[in-house]
Amino acid sequence: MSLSSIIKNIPKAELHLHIEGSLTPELMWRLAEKHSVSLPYASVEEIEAAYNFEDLQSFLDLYYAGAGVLRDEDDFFALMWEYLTRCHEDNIVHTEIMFDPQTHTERDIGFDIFMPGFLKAMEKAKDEYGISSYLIMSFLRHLPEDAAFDTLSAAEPYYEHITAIGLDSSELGHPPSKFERVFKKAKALGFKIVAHAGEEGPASYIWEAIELLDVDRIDHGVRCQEDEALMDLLKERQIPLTVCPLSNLKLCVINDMKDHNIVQLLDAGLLVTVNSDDPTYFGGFLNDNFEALHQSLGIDEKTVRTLVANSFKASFLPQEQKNQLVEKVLSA
Ligand code: HPA
Ligand SMILES: [Zn+2]
Repeated sequence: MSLSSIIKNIPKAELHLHIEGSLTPELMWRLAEKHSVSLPYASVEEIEAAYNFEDLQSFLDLYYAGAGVLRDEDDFFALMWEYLTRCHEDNIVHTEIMFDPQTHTERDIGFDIFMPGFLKAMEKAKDEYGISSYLIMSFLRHLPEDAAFDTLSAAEPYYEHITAIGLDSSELGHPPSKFERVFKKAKALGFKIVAHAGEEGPASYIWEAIELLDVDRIDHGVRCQEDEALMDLLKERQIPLTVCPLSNLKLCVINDMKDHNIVQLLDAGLLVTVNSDDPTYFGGFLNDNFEALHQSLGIDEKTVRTLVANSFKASFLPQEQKNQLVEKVLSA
């Protein structure tokens, strides 16, 4: 079997995916028409052509604008259902999905609109595709910590449906320390914790995420290599990194996929996983990310299996289920 077929057919997990970043230009167009929202584009092709980013901020400006077409429960259902249908086609059997409530509550669209839409699609995917999915509620770090506290309170009726709390948006100038108190509360409430750190920000932000937020995983984390002591800690504690290769390329964290350090991180003994981040904005879903690593870095079947096994190891699934899935991937 070719490596492309192995990549496609192997059952895998995705751990770093922003649901608002899976909005296709076609759905954006359809919802803009439905709600008479004016977009600064004349066609679906023009939307796609606009996806030329210089850095994280230039992407986020478009990403938040694009999310403006999501207005009612059916829209959030359609968004989630399209992503989970793609998971089914790509053999993603488990996914841990981030959503940004503040992107919607700032537009007066509340939890009672987006949560039922998300949850209905997730239940349908469990029934029809056998896909399990968890939700990670992420705070926007460019907003104040008080706003994160308000978001945590507003989510209370839905706590049973949320597995983890995360931190995303503009990294530079907004270190994890800004959110130490709200994450302490989230931890006390029993949530798992993740945070974007070391994507554009320095290694010190990864230290802060570990020491101040007590994270279970680091999202991105590719700049950890700048600090040897940090590399030692990540290895010793096997703190997972959810790496997103096409995202790093598109946001100019790297200049060429051949320069990506994912294989070096893996060889250094870190628990590294592959993820798509914002697939419709960055030019590829999960299997495309594996394919890009194969094309540019020459990763082989053994490395693909290790990375996929890591996706289950680093997940928040129950331990016994993780063990079974890891065994299945490595023994084939
Ligand atoms: O890659 C990302 N980094 C930070 N915030 C984000 N929000 C969506 N995607 C990202
Ligand atoms: Zn991300």
